[in-house]
Amino acid sequence: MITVESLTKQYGPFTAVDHVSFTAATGRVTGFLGPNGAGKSTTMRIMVGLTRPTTGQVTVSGRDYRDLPNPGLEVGVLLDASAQHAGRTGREILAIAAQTMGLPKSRVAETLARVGLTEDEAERRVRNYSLGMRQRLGIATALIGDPEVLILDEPANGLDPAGIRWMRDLLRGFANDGGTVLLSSHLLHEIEVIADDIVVIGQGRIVAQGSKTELLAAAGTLVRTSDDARLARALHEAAVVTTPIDGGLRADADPGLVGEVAHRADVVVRELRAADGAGLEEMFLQLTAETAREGAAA
Ligand SMILES: Nc1ncnc2c1ncn2[C@@H]1O[C@H](COP(=O)(O)OP(=O)(O)OP(=O)(O)O)[C@@H](O)[C@H]1O
Repeated sequence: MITVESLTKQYGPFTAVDHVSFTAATGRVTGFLGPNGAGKSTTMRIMVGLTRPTTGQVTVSGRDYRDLPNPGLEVGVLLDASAQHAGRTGREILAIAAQTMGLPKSRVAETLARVGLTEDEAERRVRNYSLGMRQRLGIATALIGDPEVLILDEPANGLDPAGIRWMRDLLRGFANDGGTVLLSSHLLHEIEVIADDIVVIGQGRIVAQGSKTELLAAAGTLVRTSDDARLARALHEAAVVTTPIDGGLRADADPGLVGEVAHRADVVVRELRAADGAGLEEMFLQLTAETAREGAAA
């Protein structure tokens, strides 16, 4: 379990992380979602003792990361997959990690197999690795100490669709075995397919958090009808907020209520469904609009 309590980081007058509090629970995959520059990496660097917070604190399994005697055995960390020594082979990098943590050499081959790097790939120098191979090696370094907690910054970066599915299965298995996973991304879809819980950050502040199911339910209902304007009026009278979307409406209510109101208003329903991903994406863009560069430019 990871507990973040009122974490704040200031760089001079600029507040990169602003009173951030959340928990990444045991047995669950928590997605840390936010646009570029929102403060995800800064929060994660503070978690693993690389950056000092201005105020607030983080505990991993109840302790400060810097107090862990052999941190790699308790927390697997991947912050920047491109930061690995380019002149070493994948196998050498894992062998050094194993040695530093006091692990048997056999762990290297086991971990290579676990992340799907072949013997041949393990002998190549990292400078010749593809981005996806670097990510796998980074995840291998995080996993080699068999930790209970994983902290991964943009781990899906550079993975192809099969790689993303592989990572999802790996992290799901890790959480199902009682592990804690915190992973960041600026891509909503990645988080949506992998995470159980989602924490959304924008401009250094937490703007939403909860289980994926709760957040998706809050995303409302998509409806397309014979007369959207009429349905929008009827929903408004029923105190339901609607937003026009491409060829229909998004309503802040569950599909059952929207269907009933449409029936009473005599409009023909052509499509009615939980907004799910589309709703979450809209919510994400709204919640983080102030921080998005595109939003600022507009
Ligand atoms: N050492 C530093 N000095 C000054 N400002 C910094 C420093 N490190 C980070 N920042 C600023 O803090 C803010 C948050 O950066 P951070 O890297 O945490 O964002 P992020 O959410 O990880 O973004 P991305 O998705 O682009 O990686 C940014 O505005 C960044 O410029």
